[in-house]
Amino acid sequence: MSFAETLNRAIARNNSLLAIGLDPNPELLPPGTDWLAHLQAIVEQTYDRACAYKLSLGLYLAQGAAGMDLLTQVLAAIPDDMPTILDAKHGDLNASSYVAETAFATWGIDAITVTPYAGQDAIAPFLLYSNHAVFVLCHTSNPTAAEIQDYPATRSPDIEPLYLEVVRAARGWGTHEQVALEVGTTDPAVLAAVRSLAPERWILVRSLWSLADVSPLLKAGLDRYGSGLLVPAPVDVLAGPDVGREVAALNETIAQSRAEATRAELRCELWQPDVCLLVSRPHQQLILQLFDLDCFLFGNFVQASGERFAYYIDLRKAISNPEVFQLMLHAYAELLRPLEFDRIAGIPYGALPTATGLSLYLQQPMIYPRKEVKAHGTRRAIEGHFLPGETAVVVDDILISGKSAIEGAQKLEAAGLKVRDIVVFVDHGRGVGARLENCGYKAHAVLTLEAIAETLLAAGRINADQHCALTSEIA
Ligand SMILES: O=P(O)(O)OC[C@H]1O[C@H](OP(=O)(O)OP(=O)(O)O)[C@H](O)[C@@H]1O
Ligand SMILES: O=C(O)c1cc(=O)[nH]c(=O)[nH]1
Repeated sequence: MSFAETLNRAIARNNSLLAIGLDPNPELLPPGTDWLAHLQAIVEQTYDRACAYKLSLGLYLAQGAAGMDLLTQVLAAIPDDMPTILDAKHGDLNASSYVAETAFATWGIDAITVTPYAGQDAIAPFLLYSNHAVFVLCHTSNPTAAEIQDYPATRSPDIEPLYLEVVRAARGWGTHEQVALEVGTTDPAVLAAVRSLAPERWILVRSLWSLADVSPLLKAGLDRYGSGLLVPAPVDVLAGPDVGREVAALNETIAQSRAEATRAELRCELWQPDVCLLVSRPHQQLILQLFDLDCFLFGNFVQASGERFAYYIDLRKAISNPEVFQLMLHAYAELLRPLEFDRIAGIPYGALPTATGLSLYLQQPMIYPRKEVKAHGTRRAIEGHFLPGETAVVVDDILISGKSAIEGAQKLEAAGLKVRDIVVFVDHGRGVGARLENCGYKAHAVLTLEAIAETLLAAGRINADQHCALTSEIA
């Protein structure tokens, strides 16, 4: 089960957003006990009142080899259905693969905190473990950190602070299930700014020394479903004599604020005239994941046809996320299964990885028409083996004018193959299906641009202008 699923289940099971720290902090060991007994007792008393456990690697490392033993023993004491977060603030590119393997594969930790300054390269090895997650450090409450994280707003108040740029970058590094954010603050405005830029991400809040008035922070940081936030239990509560009772009281306080925030939010949503909760949106998760990978871009883009649109759909990014790419391949495969064909022909370059994946998944041979014939070697126009008279199904990523798919199909036909069907992930609409039909081909698409636009708007990922950019003049 993925980190996100385990976390969602724990939140629902215990009606809790509390992340409990399990740390051998030398200042906080109650007299007359040892670390293992103390931390095990916290687990026993909070297991049905929390949604996650967080372990600070530095405090275990500080105890040397004994600390490493303690870490594995504490992890063993945590039930499997409770997600674990290793607070490592990892940021060393050279060690990322090894740390990911040890944390995720050896220790069985579910998520890890990382620093953003070594960029996506340093995060990527963690994301290869598709059931695990990273929390990217965006903001801390250390007073001197303002010099860096608030730059250049410290000097030019009109310019956005760096920590918000970190949020933007992190959203491009992976899906919302794999890339979450860590925000240390007691200032609701900071949390609100992060939440408005990242409505779909998990946020791990830090630096709450008291939950006396946690309500404004919850209001600022909860997502639109009243979730999406992990709230730490203050450390003095965990060192106190009655951890279970105090954590239960904290949980109650948070649950109340959460219920109030959710009620307020729901009231607005239910009154929106164009929201129908019963509408089922096929491939909704996949569309949202592609959005989170920045596959839907807004601006002013020249298309292959020379036209200019206010958006660009870049499905090529999906190949770098195996989990999302696999979901795309499954969706393509559903369209291909009922069709009759002997070869799968990918249109270069965008659809070559797709055709390769489908060929392996469906166990059907692949070929491809070259973009340009080389002046050396075999000078083939079509790569791969085929027999004249066989049928090829054309696979492309997107139909805009249809030119690439039609030209590819015609090259295959010129080599003696038959082509009936062209299967794409996105049909841009605006008459391209009819254009293919005029050339004797039938278009099949996993998604229309309209379905993408509706799903993104309903999920709050795009605004009305962006929706309009995607849908205007759709025929
Ligand atoms: O329907 P159309 O107007 O032809 O546009 C769609 C085509 O454009 C893109 O390819 P592009 O030419 O950008 O090349 P690439 O796949 O090699 O990146 C895309 O991969 C489609 O093949
Ligand atoms: O070249 C284009 O027209 C084009 C390609 C692509 O992948 N996405 C898109 O929106 N347009």
